[in-house]
Amino acid sequence: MPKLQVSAQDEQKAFEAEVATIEKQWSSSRQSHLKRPYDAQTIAALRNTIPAQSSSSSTQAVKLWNQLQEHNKNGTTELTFGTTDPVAVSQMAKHQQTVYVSGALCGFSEVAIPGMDHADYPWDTVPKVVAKIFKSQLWHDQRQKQFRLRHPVEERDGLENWDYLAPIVADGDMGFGSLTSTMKMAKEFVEAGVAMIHIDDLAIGMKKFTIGQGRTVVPTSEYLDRLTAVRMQFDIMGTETLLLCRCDTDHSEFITSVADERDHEYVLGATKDVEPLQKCLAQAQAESKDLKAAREDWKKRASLKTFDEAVEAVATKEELESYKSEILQEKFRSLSTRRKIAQKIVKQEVVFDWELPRSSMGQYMFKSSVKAVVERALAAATLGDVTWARMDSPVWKDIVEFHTEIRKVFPDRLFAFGYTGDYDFGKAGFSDEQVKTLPWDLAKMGIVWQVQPIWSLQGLNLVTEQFAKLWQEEGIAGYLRTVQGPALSTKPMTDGFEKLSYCGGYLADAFFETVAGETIVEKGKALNFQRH
Ligand SMILES: C[C@](O)(C(=O)O)[C@H](CC(=O)O)C(=O)O
Repeated sequence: MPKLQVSAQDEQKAFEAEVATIEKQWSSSRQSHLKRPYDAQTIAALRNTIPAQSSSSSTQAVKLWNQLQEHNKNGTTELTFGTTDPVAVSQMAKHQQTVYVSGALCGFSEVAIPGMDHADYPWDTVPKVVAKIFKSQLWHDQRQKQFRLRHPVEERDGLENWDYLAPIVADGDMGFGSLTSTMKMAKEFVEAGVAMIHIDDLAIGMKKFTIGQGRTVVPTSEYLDRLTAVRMQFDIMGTETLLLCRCDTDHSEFITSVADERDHEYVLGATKDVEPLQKCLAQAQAESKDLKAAREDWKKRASLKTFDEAVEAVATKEELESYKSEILQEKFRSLSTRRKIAQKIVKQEVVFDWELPRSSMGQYMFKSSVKAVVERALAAATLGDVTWARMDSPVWKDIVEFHTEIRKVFPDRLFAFGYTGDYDFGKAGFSDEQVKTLPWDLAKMGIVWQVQPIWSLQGLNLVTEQFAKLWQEEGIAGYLRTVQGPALSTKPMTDGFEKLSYCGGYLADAFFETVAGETIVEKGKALNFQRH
């Protein structure tokens, strides 16, 4: 293999030029809000000698960034929904600015073995779907442009001119493994042309929240490491790709470890002298008792509390006040510091053991709150561009509190919001009137990107089921009446196989004509375009 024909001096010059380019990009209006724990030199040394394949992703990211900034300025919002289908995406482009590729949907429709949204599909599943969708967007963009340019300028205003290149936002879940697999996933997303990905703080292999089996988050430090790994990969590629910091701490019940003292305030411990939960469950199992009931009974006997609640339960009013004021002198206090402060101030012994409630997989029990979510989101903010505090069900008071608290620190923060799963707004106390104006009320808080992630599941299933029934009952007559008829009579005609521009017939012709040496611009008149 030949050696690179570059002298060490030229290599150093190129390196320094790269460093200067990186520093310029980092100080641009698009990126100046970001803070990295590494410097430009480190990144420059991690780059390839030729540019990374990131230009499509960068272009789409800048487009999305500008769209979101514009919404933020105007108090408006982008409303999108999730799909994995390029055909659906081509129609979405007519009414919305972005497209969402949902992990949950990919797990149902894009894998060899489908399953519930446990993020247990191969790590490159979603990037591959993004690649498929982006390529389809490029194809629509190409065939529309070519079709327009076959027409004289004066005729083009009457022709379709959709922005098919709607930036794609995609689900990166928790990064699928170690930091290096998170980086590989981020790389695949960028090469696929994604505009923004979201990364969350859920524990790998423990994503069971959708069916209410208890959500497990990782320590704050691990969440930040994931985001940093993605940011680093983006920087290595020199891409503008946006990072959406999703936080799933709301209503989480477990945390994998207590390695980070920022989480200690929220970890639950037994405040009574009880046997470990696992021992209790093993015994219940041996005696063929109901494990769920045994667990609930243990929780009651253990009188689970956070350490501060345990202090509150035994301290006098004065003791509690001085305990709280000393705790508040620093932002984060570890459990051992809390214990020391309590020992000094509170006469009664504070019984608290967070080992006793640990699960069979070692998780600690966690008591979430809006404050806990705010702290995580604030810690993550400068690594990413947009924030999303995912909720299982919508709680208006919490939504307002979360976004208000973040904006106190980052007044221009952009937010995302997911109308996750099957939100029951009525049950959550929303009036019909509130639901009607919800997207635009959320927009006023800076929630500039809103998504119904699983439309394909509920929406397409509904339409398909209805049509399947009709098809059996009425056959082709039902199809003509409910599908083909309306599709052909809509002005402009709804896209379908008959519409040659949409199907790429003219584009294919253009390829043939070009190979044959023909000029293909402004030839519209020569062809039969009346169908459009
Ligand atoms: C957005 C989401 O990650 C998805 O995979 O689409 C899910 C969707 C859902 O559960 O409805 C989510 O975690 O919100």
